[in-house]
Amino acid sequence: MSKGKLTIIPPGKPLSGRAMPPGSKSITNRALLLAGLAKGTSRLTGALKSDDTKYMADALRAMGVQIDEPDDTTFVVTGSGKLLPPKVPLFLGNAGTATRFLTAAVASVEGTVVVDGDEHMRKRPIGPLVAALKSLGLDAEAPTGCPPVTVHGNGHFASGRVEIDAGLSSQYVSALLMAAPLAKQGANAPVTVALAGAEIGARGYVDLTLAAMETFGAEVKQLDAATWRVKPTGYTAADFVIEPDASAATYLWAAEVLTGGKIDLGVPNDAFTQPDAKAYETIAQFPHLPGEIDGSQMQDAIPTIAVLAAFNETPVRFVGIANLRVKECDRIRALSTGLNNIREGLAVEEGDDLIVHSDPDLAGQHLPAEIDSFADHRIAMSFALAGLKIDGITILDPDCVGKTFPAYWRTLAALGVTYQDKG
Ligand SMILES: O=C(O)C1=C[C@@H](OP(=O)(O)O)[C@@H](O)[C@H](O)C1
Ligand SMILES: C=C(OP(=O)(O)O)C(=O)O
Repeated sequence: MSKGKLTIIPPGKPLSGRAMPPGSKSITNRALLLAGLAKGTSRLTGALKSDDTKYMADALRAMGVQIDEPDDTTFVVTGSGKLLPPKVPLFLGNAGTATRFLTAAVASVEGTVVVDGDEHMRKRPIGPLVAALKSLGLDAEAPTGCPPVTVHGNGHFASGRVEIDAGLSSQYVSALLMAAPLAKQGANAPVTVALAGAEIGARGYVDLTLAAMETFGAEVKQLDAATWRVKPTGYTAADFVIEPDASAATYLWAAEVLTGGKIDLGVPNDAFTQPDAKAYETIAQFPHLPGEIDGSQMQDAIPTIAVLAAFNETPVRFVGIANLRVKECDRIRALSTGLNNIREGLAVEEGDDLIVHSDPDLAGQHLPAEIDSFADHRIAMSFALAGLKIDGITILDPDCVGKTFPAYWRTLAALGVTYQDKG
């Protein structure tokens, strides 16, 4: 059942002004983990405080890491260089990063750790990561192929070569890479992480992982496009400035082009290192978006662009998005459902492609539609964009934006958007 509703009143004017996206979820959860694994005190500034980062921080606290929060965007993390076994299962909500990254990292704990999530996370695949851990001789099991995962650790990650099929999620690769420096120091072999296929979607997230690891003292050598060798150095505490969230920025970029406004994000568009920053070039082409958009390297931006595409001059086919079906919800289905709810025939699924049959005349119409968020922050935030131009768009469960952008509704309000709160 949905919790609450929010109806967006089209502002009827360009949205302009200053609106900062919060800190990057992906980078915050990497930095929290690596700081928690390091010996000493790390100061993470510009961080995201949201459901996903709270789950990561609380899990680390449960394993003996001290984490102080002196203000709304800072974590001060003090680790002992070793995670301790938690007294209870780690509950990570629907935070994919926290769940996947911790599943590999807790193999370095001496004792048993259960990694679990909510009913949505319990449907998101983790089998390939668990199989990779087992292939290294680690003791891990996930009977359903999804969380909960039970890991019995012996105090160190394992050395050797591990192959990982990252077709369903690049997070498996990031998880193995970040756990690799926790192999036994002085062990003969380093850890070699190799992709089972040559290419993965969202490769940019692996680059974020490597950059964060280097900041915390890891030594990684890329052997070829699909293989990395990681030394068993452990991690060293570091101070880390976290950049704003590029996926969150996509809503503001889209709001800008959709309303013809000028929104100052407080950060230049080319200053992001996250993969979703690529979406800017695409969004900037509105209302002449390309006829085919490959989402494989900017997956979290696809809901934003798909809703924008409804107002484009010409139809758009989204390809390379199959793994959107195993995100917080089946995003291909959620997008087609929501768009067709606004007007029947607006979207069609063809296999794992999504075709949006654009209609610039949607703008200015009164088309009452209740949009099911499917408990997915990106579905709620994307369909809010439709409400900037169409009268009658109601978002169900608007609080689900708390996963990565708790101030989303306030941020739009500060730009002049108003709502009718239906409780
Ligand atoms: O590594 C990361 O920080 C992320 C990787 C992507 O997921 P997948 O690798 O599961 O596609 C992305 O969708 C997610 O929001 C964040
Ligand atoms: C897919 C997402 O999150 P995660 O996999 O980290 O839960 C997202 O934020 O869009």
